[in-house]
Amino acid sequence: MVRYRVRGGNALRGTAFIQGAKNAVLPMIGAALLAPKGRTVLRNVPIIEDVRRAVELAEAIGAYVELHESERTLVIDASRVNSPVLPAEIARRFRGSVLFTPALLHRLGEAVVEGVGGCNLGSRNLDFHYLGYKRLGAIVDEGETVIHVKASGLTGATLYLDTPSHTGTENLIMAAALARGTTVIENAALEPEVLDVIDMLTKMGARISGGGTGFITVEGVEELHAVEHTVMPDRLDAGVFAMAAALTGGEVSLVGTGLDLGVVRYKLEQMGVEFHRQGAVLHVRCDGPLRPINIITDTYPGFATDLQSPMMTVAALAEGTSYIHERIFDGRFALAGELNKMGANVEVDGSRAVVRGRTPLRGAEVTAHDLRSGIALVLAGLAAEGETLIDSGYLIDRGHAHLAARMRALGADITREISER
Ligand SMILES: CC(=O)N[C@H]1[C@@H](OP(=O)(O)OP(=O)(O)OC[C@H]2O[C@@H](n3ccc(=O)[nH]c3=O)[C@H](O)[C@@H]2O)O[C@H](CO)[C@@H](O)[C@@H]1O
Ligand SMILES: C=C(OP(=O)(O)O)C(=O)O
Repeated sequence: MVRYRVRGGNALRGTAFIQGAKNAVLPMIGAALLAPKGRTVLRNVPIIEDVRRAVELAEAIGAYVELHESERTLVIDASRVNSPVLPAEIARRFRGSVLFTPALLHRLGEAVVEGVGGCNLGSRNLDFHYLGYKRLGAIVDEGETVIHVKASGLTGATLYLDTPSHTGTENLIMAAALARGTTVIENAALEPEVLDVIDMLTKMGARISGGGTGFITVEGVEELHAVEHTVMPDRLDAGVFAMAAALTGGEVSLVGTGLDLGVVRYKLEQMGVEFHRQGAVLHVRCDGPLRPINIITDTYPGFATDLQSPMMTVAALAEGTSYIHERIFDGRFALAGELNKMGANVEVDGSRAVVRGRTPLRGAEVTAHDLRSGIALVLAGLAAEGETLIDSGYLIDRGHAHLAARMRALGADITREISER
């Protein structure tokens, strides 16, 4: 068991190195498996548990993978992919496992999905993925626990997503990339990570247009080839470090190429946090009291649901009442109870939360219910009086690389411990 121990009170100061994006690297590993020969090289890979699981899963289906941790580089040779089974014991540990299906369909004509994991956030349906595969000509047999998808070649079609699913869009683009003819995906996701995946697929030889417009057209090609690609920076990791600077009254320079925090920056600015860009470096500082805020989560370019929990912690430290409306997931407020144990005053009513600040936070033993509630509790610990112990640290490690070391470099008192239980 991994847990984090945080002693609050230190203002964070210095330079934070932002990792590569979890939600871009996972579909890119799935994309690398589409190339039947050669070696794909991915750079700026975050060394997180989800990447380790993706490596294990790729190896389980026959790929050869090298993870060079200190170089943050992955080398993937998918020429020997030979098993269509995504085994439950690996696939159920992360959401990104769902992104292996298109490669298996194209390379082996079938995929056996024994389970898909990911954060526990309420309903997390996959119907758009499977309905999309069916429209492209696949046969989908949805058993109680195992899903079997078969296809002897896919054919382009017009697909419509009821909501712009992030991994759904990525999967259907990958499925369409090697299908016969043209596929149109309407109401496609606009997230920057999706665009980065489209960039990589385009380098591989895919013909994709309309990325970022919501209407994506894919002209199927015969084959895709192995390429080198650098993963974009993780805007969620960057947002967390900006918030850590803000709620400790510190000053941090965020280093990560082309970083754009979008609406998160504007919301933090409304709260009194100052941002200043100097070329590729974004400086964040806060030395006054934080003002309350209203946020409504939405798909890009709206406020990212993955930063809703960390923002709840910031709101608990603001002078006044903040309002949060969660519109993407129906079970993403598990943090509230844990924050309240630390002295916060958060009231949840369905998809809305009211955060009454500022209440002094005090250290406590708290539970991370998912990745983002985990990192939100680390943030709370940084601002709390005394010591905070956060279990299970594995969930935090799913998405943040070398978190304790990176925060200690900024002056935080935080350790990552392996406990017996
Ligand atoms: C690995 C990865 O990239 N994970 C991200 C991805 O998850 P993920 O791709 O799973 O999230 P989606 O965008 O698919 O899901 C958003 C919402 O749409 C619903 N839905 C989705 C697909 C579907 O077939 N049917 C359906 O009803 C879900 O139940 C959920 O309520 O986007 C989420 C929303 O930005 C982020 O929180 C996750 O960090
Ligand atoms: C919900 C998240 O991840 P996943 O989709 O991988 O569970 C997240 O990153 O906050």
